[in-house]
Amino acid sequence: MASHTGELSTSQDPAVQVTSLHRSFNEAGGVLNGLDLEIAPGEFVALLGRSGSGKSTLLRALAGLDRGVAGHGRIEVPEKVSVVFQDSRLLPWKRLLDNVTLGLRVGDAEERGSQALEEVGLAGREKAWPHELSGGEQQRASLARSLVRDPQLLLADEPFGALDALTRIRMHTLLRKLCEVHRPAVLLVTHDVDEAIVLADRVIVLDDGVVRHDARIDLGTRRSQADPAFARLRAQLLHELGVEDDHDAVPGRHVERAAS
Ligand SMILES: Nc1ncnc2c1ncn2[C@@H]1O[C@H](COP(=O)(O)OP(=O)(O)OP(=O)(O)O)[C@@H](O)[C@H]1O
Repeated sequence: MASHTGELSTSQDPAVQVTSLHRSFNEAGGVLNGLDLEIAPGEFVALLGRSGSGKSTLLRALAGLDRGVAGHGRIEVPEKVSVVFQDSRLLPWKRLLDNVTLGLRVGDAEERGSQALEEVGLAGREKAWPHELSGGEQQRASLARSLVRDPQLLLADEPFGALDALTRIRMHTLLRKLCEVHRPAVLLVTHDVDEAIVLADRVIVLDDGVVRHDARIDLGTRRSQADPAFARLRAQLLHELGVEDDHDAVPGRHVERAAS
């Protein structure tokens, strides 16, 4: 396979393949330093790494949002890719249904948009303005806008990072349900080790611009933080991130510690 600077090619194969990816923003050094990564069709991968380790840089490269950034390597992604960010990026001057169906060039766009809103728990809110929604509802709408395109790959950059703990738990349940139905490959950037374990089939840890740790999660579908296997995995991942586990820590504390 040939290597080309900044090349982004698409294929019908929904799996992601990244080969020897380099990215740098200045002369000081690379952010991504020959990163290799494969994601199977339908696989849910969580991406952890300390702050500044290049998680967003990788996600933006996969989304084709890093034109002009220096680097080389090969990126293969499926044809249909959707991206969800921490903020919903809904257009404030468009009603919810118009936001969700924006740019969707199919005859039944409205019907699909309404169905997607229903799937995320926003049935009947088609005519609402974004500012009339709570933060959690805006992220639900953002998920609906992604899924209405039936993506083969969903890229999510800390999509629940700005939500309160209870809303985040509800969003986890929703995202898992949506992924079971639509089966996109998912790359989820998160600071939250517990979120990674709850949601993903596989967790990777980025360090020095390469994949430092790559682990499959075999805890079954009902994942409980009370499960000793969950706690062991959390401790291992925190160790990989350079922080030690603290069993007395309150939920959410790991997030801040992992991020620092
Ligand atoms: N547009 C840019 N111009 C210059 N430097 C950048 C740019 N974007 C990112 N960087 C630098 O690249 C490095 C990686 O940034 P990136 O946002 O990918 O990290 P991250 O792992 O997502 O961090 P965080 O967890 O804090 O969001 C950081 O040192 C950052 O300062």
